[in-house]
Amino acid sequence: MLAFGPGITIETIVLRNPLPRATTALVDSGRSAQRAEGPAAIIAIGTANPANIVPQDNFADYYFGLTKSEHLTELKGKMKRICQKSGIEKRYIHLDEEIIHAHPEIIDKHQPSLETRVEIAATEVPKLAESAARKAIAKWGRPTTDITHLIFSTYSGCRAPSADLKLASLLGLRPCVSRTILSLHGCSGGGRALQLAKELAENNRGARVLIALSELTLVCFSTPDESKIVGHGLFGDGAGAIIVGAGPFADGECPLFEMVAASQTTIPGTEHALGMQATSSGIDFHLSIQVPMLIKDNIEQSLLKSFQSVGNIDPDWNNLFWAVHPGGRAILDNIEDQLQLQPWKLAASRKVLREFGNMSGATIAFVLDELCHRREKEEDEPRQAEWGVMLAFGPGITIETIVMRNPLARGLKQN
Ligand SMILES: CC(C)(COP(=O)(O)OP(=O)(O)OC[C@H]1O[C@@H](n2cnc3c(N)ncnc32)[C@H](O)[C@@H]1OP(=O)(O)O)[C@@H](O)C(=O)NCCC(=O)NCCSC(=O)CC(=O)O
Repeated sequence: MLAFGPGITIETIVLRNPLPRATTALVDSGRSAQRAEGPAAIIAIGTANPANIVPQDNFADYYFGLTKSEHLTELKGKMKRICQKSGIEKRYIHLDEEIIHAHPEIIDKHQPSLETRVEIAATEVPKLAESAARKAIAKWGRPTTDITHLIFSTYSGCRAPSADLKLASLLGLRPCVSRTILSLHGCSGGGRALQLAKELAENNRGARVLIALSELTLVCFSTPDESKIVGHGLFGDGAGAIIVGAGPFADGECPLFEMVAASQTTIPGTEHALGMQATSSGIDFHLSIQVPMLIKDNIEQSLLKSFQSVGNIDPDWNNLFWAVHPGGRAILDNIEDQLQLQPWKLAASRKVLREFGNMSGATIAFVLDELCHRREKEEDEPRQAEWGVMLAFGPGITIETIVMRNPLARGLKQN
């Protein structure tokens, strides 16, 4: 099969008509030779942020000043209350006064600005991803040309060829690298990309998948509006890159997290609770006030289902390590409360929220990286767990779950 797309990309599949039986054995043996050994693992992680830092206690002044909206005093008061309760200390935001000065349409909701935003994002989103990817590749220690697959997730993707091709060219990946772009998965984009990478790595012996997650709020930045005030108070910019592969591992490759089982669940009837949509003035988003409660009410059931597929693990939630997408302080509080987690279990998620805010799909890379730092510093010793779970939430409401194992904790006693 041959198909052609933007890039110009050529997709090729060697097909076989299954009816003539003569070659079945040959195909079967070829297929088993294609499979990797053991579950896929995260081998290296890199992160990056834009240079512009905005302290959260200053954000209401910064945002209402930038959007020339100082007269909206009630809304500014609400933004201050949200910022105080957000659990965030600072965020990194690419958009600044200079960009607004050059493109005033960004803060004029009566003028179209989607094109401007897409144009800026087309350069900046892959560029930020490149910084994160170079760090991940350096930690991995193998040449860039050993990357076989690229998965790029962003909510800024509105054109083709897209950020995946641009990143491949910035990094000098081979033209035969198999690229996938995930658009508008929002905060679950990182979880979805990890699940796809797991499938690719386990079914293609020797595959090394580069995941790039790059989010800039520029595409959804807007003047103050009651319905979007929470999003503006929480979202920040950042990029994460994760290299995934399965055994056999090369010398020097060190699996950090094995991805043992992966699943996706949608909370029924919540399509309108969380969403994004392209409009002439950028990507519009909607966050219902119900989101933390909806996640709380459904999380345990969803986790139990994911753990059933693994079998013989004791899902005592306090025996696990946790990599939870910090969508907001209330979401972490609700999960901690519902699962009766010890306070340090979500420490990595809370630290990332505090230092960077919610960077949508990229955030989970920061949380996994923070867990690695804590392990190295043995901050949680003797609390290090062998088994753990990654959780990410996005439009749907979708819950992405990966049951993980710390291969380095073999033999460590669980708490
Ligand atoms: C925003 C918060 C920090 C506020 O903290 P508290 O709830 O403890 O405090 P609070 O109840 O006093 O709320 C402060 C003010 O915020 C308002 N408020 C809270 N949530 C709101 C929402 N979703 N929309 C509009 N207003 C909201 C309250 O009414 C209140 O207004 P007033 O003071 O006027 O009475 C928290 O609620 C939180 O973390 N919410 C989760 C946010 C969320 O949904 N994140 C998911 C992002 S999306 C994601 O991660 C996935 C994706 O993008 O795909």
